Amino acid sequence: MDLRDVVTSPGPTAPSPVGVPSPLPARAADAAISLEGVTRRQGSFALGPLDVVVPRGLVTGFVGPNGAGKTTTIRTILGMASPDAGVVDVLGAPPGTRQDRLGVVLDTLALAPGWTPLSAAHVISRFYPAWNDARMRDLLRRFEIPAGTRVSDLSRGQRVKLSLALALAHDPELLVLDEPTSGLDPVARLDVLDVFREFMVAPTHTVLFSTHVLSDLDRIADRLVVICSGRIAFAGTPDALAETYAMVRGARDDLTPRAAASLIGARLSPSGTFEGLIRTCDTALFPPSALIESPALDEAVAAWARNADSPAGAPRTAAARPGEER
Ligand SMILES: Nc1ncnc2c1ncn2[C@@H]1O[C@H](COP(=O)(O)OP(=O)(O)OP(=O)(O)O)[C@@H](O)[C@H]1O
Repeated sequence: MDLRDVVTSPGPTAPSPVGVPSPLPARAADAAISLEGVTRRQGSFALGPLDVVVPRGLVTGFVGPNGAGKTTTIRTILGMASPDAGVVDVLGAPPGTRQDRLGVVLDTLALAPGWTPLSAAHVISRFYPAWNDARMRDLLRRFEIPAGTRVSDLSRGQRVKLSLALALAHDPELLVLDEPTSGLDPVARLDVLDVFREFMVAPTHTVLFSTHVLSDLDRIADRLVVICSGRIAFAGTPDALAETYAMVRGARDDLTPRAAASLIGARLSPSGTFEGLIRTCDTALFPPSALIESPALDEAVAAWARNADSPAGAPRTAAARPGEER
């Protein structure tokens, strides 16, 4: 049995798990994960070409609308989906070869429903030389997971927390998490974020996590990677996002053709107003009457998503223009 069969295969009754290319620097020595020119087609969906660097020692939040390609990218990083082209590097090796140094939580629970948290820990511990039973029991206590209850009888939130405990008990170097806080109540979510913070005390530890809970990103993400329609729309720090982009709102009649052309994901209202994302360097194209503000992340993601879904296709952004990748 392969470790990935244990941590990724669904139990008998579990559901099946299912821009512009950013000219990032060559694989950075301090990258925990790098993707270069990665593409993958599945059905009508095309991922990439993706160029993504997840720097070591930082928390990177991976966001984008439903169906944007987050899970597909994560599965590619984990070696569960093969790219059609490109190179994926995880902790200096091809995907799937450093599993003992990775902690993984996927968006579907991969444990047999008849297992208990303790029996799941027993099975999974065999794959990890560094497994720490005391740490596992501590996490179960901390997350208030009943250790002897069958997985099928745990609540959704308890199952998510169990997955996290199992991912952390061998003290991995790299955590890759697909929506780790989904299904958690606010208190449990903050508990989980605290555990991430503790994990990040070690300077070599790295977290990549996808989420739709944007407030989690405000709390712990050092960097953001935004994906829309299979392409990277933005990669950089939250500060870089605020410095590089702005939301603009105003009267449609005041829009010059150049100003209109600078809008990313413009939305026009029947009452004659517009809003859209712009690059801050285009601010002067708009009249003083326009309201120009720092973008909230959800507004920016929505604008990139509208832009990606527009007939022009890929996100019109130069998120990773040289000098912006910070
Ligand atoms: N096995 C498959 N065969 C064909 N298409 C697939 C397959 N798996 C996923 N897709 C499609 O690939 C696209 C990307 O899916 P993915 O799960 O990566 O998105 P996501 O960003 O994780 O979405 P969500 O936020 O809803 O979880 C979707 O359009 C999805 O329908």
